[in-house]
Order: sequence, then structure tokens, then C-alpha cells
Amino acid sequence: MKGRESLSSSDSAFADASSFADDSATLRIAETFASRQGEGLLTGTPSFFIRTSGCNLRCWFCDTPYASWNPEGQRRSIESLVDEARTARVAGSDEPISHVVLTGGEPLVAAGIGDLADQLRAGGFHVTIETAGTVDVAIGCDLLSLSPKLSASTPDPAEHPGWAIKHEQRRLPVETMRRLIERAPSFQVKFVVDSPDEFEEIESVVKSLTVESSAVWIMPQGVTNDQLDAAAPWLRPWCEAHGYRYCDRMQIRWYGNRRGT
Ligand SMILES: C[S@@+](CC[C@H](N)C(=O)[O-])C[C@H]1O[C@@H](n2cnc3c(N)ncnc32)[C@H](O)[C@@H]1O
Ligand SMILES: Nc1nc2[nH]cc(C(=O)O)c2c(=O)[nH]1
Ligand code: SF4
Ligand SMILES: [Mg+2]
Repeated sequence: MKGRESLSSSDSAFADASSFADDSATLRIAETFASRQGEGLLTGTPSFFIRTSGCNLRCWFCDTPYASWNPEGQRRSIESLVDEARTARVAGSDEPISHVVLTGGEPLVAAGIGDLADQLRAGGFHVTIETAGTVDVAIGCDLLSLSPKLSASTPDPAEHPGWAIKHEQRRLPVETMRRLIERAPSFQVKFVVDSPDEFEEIESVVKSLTVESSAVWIMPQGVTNDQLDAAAPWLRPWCEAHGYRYCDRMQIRWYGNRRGT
């Protein structure tokens, strides 16, 4: 859907978040793993990742289709997730992990995510939330990692007519994103870019979110070193010229595109 008006999504379009809210004592989890944060401000930090299953968007490029397009995983209790975070270790290290990343799928549509974040923080963990920011949920965290979805993320309308419409309606509720940012003690805004055609749209979204360019990270779309390397020559100079931070995807460099890393 490249070329469509960038701020066309309606703030009221997200009507069925409650369809995910069937049982808040347990959450459907696609995977948990200990790794290093591969993206953004905390790159390199040993972290325990909790990936909820289910998403209200359908980006064509989603690198975790097992948590969005074809959601997998069993329900887990909050207690078992907090216990696992306490005992988790990054491979080759005996050190306890102090940082937890709540990601997905879309963690903000998982009922119980607020309680999970609260209990992790009460246990002394630093909590990052990786979110596309389409749902207004008051959730306690230490870092909001907001990844607004651009028009080029929309799936092919010929292949996925229903999802193309829903995705387009839901992907960019600017007022909701502003509220998420205002509530968070710290934040980063992380865009995924597939082509230079998206530059103008990014500037328009940054302007409407009224965030400083130094809080903006730009990540190439891609799940291989070759894809990341192909984007760097056109993307890095543009980031530098605009005061944005170029964001590599270090987990791909370190581990390859492997599930659980
Ligand atoms: C799988 S998403 C889950 C969290 C949330 N649904 C979101 O999109 O922010 C985690 C991060 O991966 C990014 N991402 C997903 N697929 C990608 C791809 N093919 N290339 C680059 N980044 C990607 C998202 O933009 C987000 O920053
Ligand atoms: N190592 C590593 N870092 C990440 N940062 C954000 C991730 C995510 O999928 O949300 C992610 C991930 O999947 N792995
Ligand atoms: S919003 Fe995140 S999890 Fe959902 S489809 Fe897009 S990249 Fe995947
Ligand atoms: Mg990832």
C-alpha cells in the first residue's frame, strides 16, 4: 500500500482488543529465551525475552509469524514467567539477568500483560515493552520501544483483503501513541524501513508524534546479513543527515535469523 496517505488510520479503529482478553491470569506465550538485546538503546544488554502470541496487525514482513500470522504457544501463568526470568541465564554466563523484554506478537493486546509487567518490576527487573503502539493500555514499564508501522507494512490486499483493511485502519493511531509515550519513563521510536520511498512518511510521523530526532531509531527491514548490508549504504547517510539513529539488528549478526535468539 505504498503511496497512501501516511496518517490515514483512525484512532477509533481498534474496536476488538477485548477479543484477546479472555483470561488475564495466564498469557499465551509463543516463546521465552535468554539473549542479548539486538536493537536500539539497550543493544548488547543481557535480557530475558517473553514473546506473547497474537497480534492485531499483519505486517507483510513480520519476522515472527508464529506470533502473528500463525500464532503458536501455550498459556503460561504470570508466576511461572517471573520464576523463569529469575533463573534464566544467557548462554555461557552464570550471571542473573536484570532486564526483561516483553514482545510479541503484540504484547499490548495480551490480557494480563500489565500484571506481568508489574510483577516483573516488583521483582526488580527492568522491563522494556516492544510494541507497535496501536492500543491505549496503561502499563508500567521502564522503556517503551515503540515501532509505528508505515503504510508499506500493509499486507497485499489481493492476498489478504480483510487483513489489509484492518491493518491499514489500525496501524497508526497517533493520539494513542502520544499517550503511551507520555506515560512511559523513557522511550525510543523505532521504524522499520524497506525502501527510500518511505523517508517522507517517516518525517511526517515523527512530526505528528512530536518526538526529538535523537529518540528515533531507523532499522532496515530484513532478516539476513545481506539484507541489512544492502540497506546500510542508502539508509545510514539519510539517518545521519536527519539526526536519527541508524539501528542495526545485532541479533541477526550474532545468531542468524534463529527462533529463540
Ligand atoms: C516482531 S515485533 C513485536 C512487537 C510489536 N508487534 C512491534 O511490531 O513492535 C518486534 C520488532 O521487530 C520489528 N520487525 C519485525 N519484522 C521485521 C523485519 N522483517 N525487519 C526488521 N524489523 C522487523 C518490529 O518492527 C519490532 O520493532
Ligand atoms: N536479540 C533480540 N533482540 C530483540 N530486540 C527486539 C526483539 C523483538 O523481537 O522484539 C528482539 C529479538 O527477537 N531478539
Ligand atoms: S505489529 Fe509486530 S508482531 Fe504484529 S505483524 Fe507487525 S511486526 Fe509482526
Ligand atoms: Mg525480533
